[in-house]
Amino acid sequence: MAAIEKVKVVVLGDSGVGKTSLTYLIAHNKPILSPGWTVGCSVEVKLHRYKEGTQAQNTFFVELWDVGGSNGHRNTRDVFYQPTHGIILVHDLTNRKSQVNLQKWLTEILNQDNPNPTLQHVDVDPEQFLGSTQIPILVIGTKFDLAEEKQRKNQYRRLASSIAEQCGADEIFVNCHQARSLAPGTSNSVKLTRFFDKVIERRYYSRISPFPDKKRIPSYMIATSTPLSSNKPAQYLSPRFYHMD
Ligand SMILES: Nc1nc2c(ncn2[C@@H]2O[C@H](COP(=O)(O)OP(=O)(O)OP(=O)(O)O)[C@@H](O)[C@H]2O)c(=O)[nH]1
Repeated sequence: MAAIEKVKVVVLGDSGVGKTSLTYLIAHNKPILSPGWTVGCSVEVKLHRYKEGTQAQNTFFVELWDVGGSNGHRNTRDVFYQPTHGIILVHDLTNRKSQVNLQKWLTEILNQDNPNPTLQHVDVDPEQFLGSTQIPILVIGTKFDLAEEKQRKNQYRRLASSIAEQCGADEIFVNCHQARSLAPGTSNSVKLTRFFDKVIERRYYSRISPFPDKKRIPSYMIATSTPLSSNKPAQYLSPRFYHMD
């Protein structure tokens, strides 16, 4: 049996927006009971059927790299960014600042190889970013359950983020505590599937390579009981990664 190919999607956003809850929901189709604070990075793996139902149908592993959002780890995070085949930008729908900060997250991942650290603080034009890398992006707003409540009280006029608009990216809103947020057949699930298909297409069926595989993560930073290149079905993988400071 041929080895199953994989793509790597980096999940970015402020600390506490729900990245761990979201990646768990995507990978296991059920909510996580008590997400821990992510130190460094943790990885979930999802088995994805590319272009399901068509002649081009194929199976891929999608690695979801949930990168801890705390400011304290900013200087060491770039080791998790290479290679990157797709980006999920996560914001908390009850926290407007987390939406504004998505621009900074894009800047951080784009400037990872910048030799001049002062440029780390220059904002990135999302359109230029997309034009130069062709890397697929999906924007996800979490805590929709809480936001709906606030909306009812007219505390929010608009939930959609401007960065999704600027990037021409799809955006979905989820309640990470509810499996039906991403249930098959929903528009959220359709957009997520379309995003994964796009990531795989760019990685394996296009000549454009978003990021070359330049940096390797030193093995001392990784603890996992099953190698990610394993052929085992996703449920048998034990893909938790930890960054040892
Ligand atoms: N009500 C509600 N709570 C949520 C939702 N998503 C996440 N949470 C809660 O928000 C808190 C933070 O969630 P995490 O998934 O740990 O957030 P994170 O972005 O991974 O945080 P870091 O590890 O610090 O980067 C937890 O208490 C979650 O249960 C949601 O959709 N609705």
